[in-house]
Parts: sequence; C-alpha cells; structure tokens
Amino acid sequence: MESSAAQRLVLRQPDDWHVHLRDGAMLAAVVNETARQFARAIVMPNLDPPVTTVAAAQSYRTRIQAAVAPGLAFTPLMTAYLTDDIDPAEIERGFKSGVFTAAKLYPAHATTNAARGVTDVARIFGVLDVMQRLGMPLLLHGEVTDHDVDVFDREAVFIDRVLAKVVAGFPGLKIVLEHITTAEAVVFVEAAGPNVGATITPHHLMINRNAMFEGGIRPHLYCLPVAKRERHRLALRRAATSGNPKFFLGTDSAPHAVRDKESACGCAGIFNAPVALQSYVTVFDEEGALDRFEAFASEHGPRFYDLPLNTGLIVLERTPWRAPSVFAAAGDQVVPFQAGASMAWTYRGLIDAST
Ligand SMILES: NC(=O)N[C@@H](CC(=O)O)C(=O)O
Ligand SMILES: [Zn+2]
Ligand SMILES: [Zn+2]
Repeated sequence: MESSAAQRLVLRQPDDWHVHLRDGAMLAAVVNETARQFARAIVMPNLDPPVTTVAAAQSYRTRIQAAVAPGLAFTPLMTAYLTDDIDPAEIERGFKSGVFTAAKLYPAHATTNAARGVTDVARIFGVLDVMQRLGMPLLLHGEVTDHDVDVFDREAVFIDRVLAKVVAGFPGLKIVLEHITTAEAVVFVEAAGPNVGATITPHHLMINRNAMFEGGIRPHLYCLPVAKRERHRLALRRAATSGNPKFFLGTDSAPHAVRDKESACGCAGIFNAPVALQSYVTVFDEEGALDRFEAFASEHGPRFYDLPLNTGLIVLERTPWRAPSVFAAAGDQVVPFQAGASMAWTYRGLIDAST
C-alpha cells in the first residue's frame, strides 16, 4: 500500500469473502456494486431453492457472470448449501471440479432462506470428514436457533455448544465463522488454530444495537446476527485492525426490497455493497490503522483460502462522498447502508493498467 499524507490510498484490489448476490432482477441490479469494488467474492448459496448441487452452482455462476457489466473483471466463488441429507460425494465432486470453493452451514431457520439448513451438526459429520480431507473450508452462520436463548446471546451460545465441538472433532478442518458480532467470537477465533478464521462486516464495525432503535425502529439496520452492545463493536474493531491474519473482509451485503424490510415482520439483512470499501476504510482511518487496511481487505482472505493475491490496484481518497439514499432494483427499491450520509472517503475505482 502506498499513501501520500494518507489522503489517497492505493492498494491491492480486495475481495469480498461473504456476499449475497441473490438471483434474477435483484442479481442484475446489485452485482455490479460488488464487482466494481471486489475482484472475487464468496457467493452465499441461500437462494430459494438453495444451491445444493454442483449443477445448480454452475448455472448460478453463469447467471452471475452474465449480469456483470462488460469491462468489470469479477470472479464469483461458489458455495454449497449444506442440508441434513446432502451427499458428501456431491460436495467432493464440486470441490474437485473447481465449482464449489467452500460449503456453508446454516443452522435450520437461523436466517433468510435457512429453512432447509442443518438441524443438528452431527447429521453432517460425514460431510465434514470429507471437507477436512479435501482442505475445503466450512463457512458458518454461527447462531443457535433455540427460542429459549436470547437473540443477543445466540452467537456466543453457538460457539460454546456447536463450534467448540466441531473444532475439537475436526481439528484439521478449515472453518470461517462468518460475520462475527461478539467479543466471545473474537476470543475464540484468536485462540483457535490457524485453520479457523472469521469475516467481519462493515456494519458490525460501525453500529451497535442502539442504532436499530435510534428515535424509533430502524429496519434497515436489522441483520443477523443482530448488532450487539458497544463493547462487542469495540472488540471487532480491535480484531479487524490488529493485523491478525485470521480476520478478513466479508461484507454480508444482503439486499432486500424496501417493502420486505419496512414491514410488520421485516427481513434481516443490510445492503452495504455500494458503500463497502468506503465504510471499512473509514473504520481503519478512525482507528489509526490505515497501514493495516490492505492486509485485512486484500491479503488475509486469499491466504486463508489458498488463492493467489489480486494484482490490480484500487484507489480510495479522503474526500467527502454522499452515499446513495435509495437504490433502484428492477421495479423495487433497496435502502443501502449509510443511506444519504456523507462519508469521509470516496472510492475511485481500479487504476487502469493500460494507461
Ligand atoms: N445477514 C442477514 O441478515 N441476512 C442474510 C443471511 C445471513 O447472512 O445470515 C440474507 O440472506 O438476507
Ligand atoms: Zn449469516
Ligand atoms: Zn450473509
């Protein structure tokens, strides 16, 4: 990373290690927001129906590629959605053929389109065995779903009841605890072996749970895992800016139409793709850690996944920029993170290597 008085950052192009690109008209509307900023992205498989086969992932990948604007180079990295009865041979075939980069475990009913998720992790031990042998990463939505567990405790309880068991039973398995939200997650990941990492979203670095209730209920700041107390946000900021290679960028950008958010039973998910790098760099700037931003955004993820680092360069400038207040999505509207706010940093895009 090169910087001149830190007004302008030039860094290796980042990747997004956790994104929801959806399908159909929503895919077409949102994919270029991700493709403009990121060279690659780990694409979540929680479509309806979910991506549970190699064939489904291949055709989803083709639809994504078809929706990317000409001139943007973007590689979607596909994931398999684990179900109770998924065939380990299908996972193995998908990984070996380069279609599946990883597999995602949603505890059944934990989040959007998780109805077909895993009811008990013991049911997929056979799959985890295969994944451990292959070096294929297991991605976790780390929340228990028991209604008697407080919603703000579901990540910490998942770590105790499920994750600790999986790590002990499959000590060589690569695991990414996705979108971590708690100090407990930070401590667990730090203490685990180098095969256990975590993604951190921009919103969990920027808001605590009060933001959801500021002056009234704020559905566009509701996501899962739900934002926690301030002390947890501070723990996440310390982890992200620490330089520890276990922590890397994953936006969890998750668009939902306004009417599905502003509802008596609003969907979980924050659409942050249009403001992703502008948000992350602001956090690193506020923490006095701009010198560690490139590693978090562009190096830790590929190293964890054993993929080459990107060679393209992007530019961020400390110049005020106003985030869009609404985003048009094929007849619908989506309200993005930071809607209408003035941000301290502007994303200038890729440096054109040909000039
Ligand atoms: N993060 C969210 O609140 N929602 C995600 C699902 C998920 O990542 O849990 C979605 O698909 O909408
Ligand atoms: Zn999730
Ligand atoms: Zn997600």
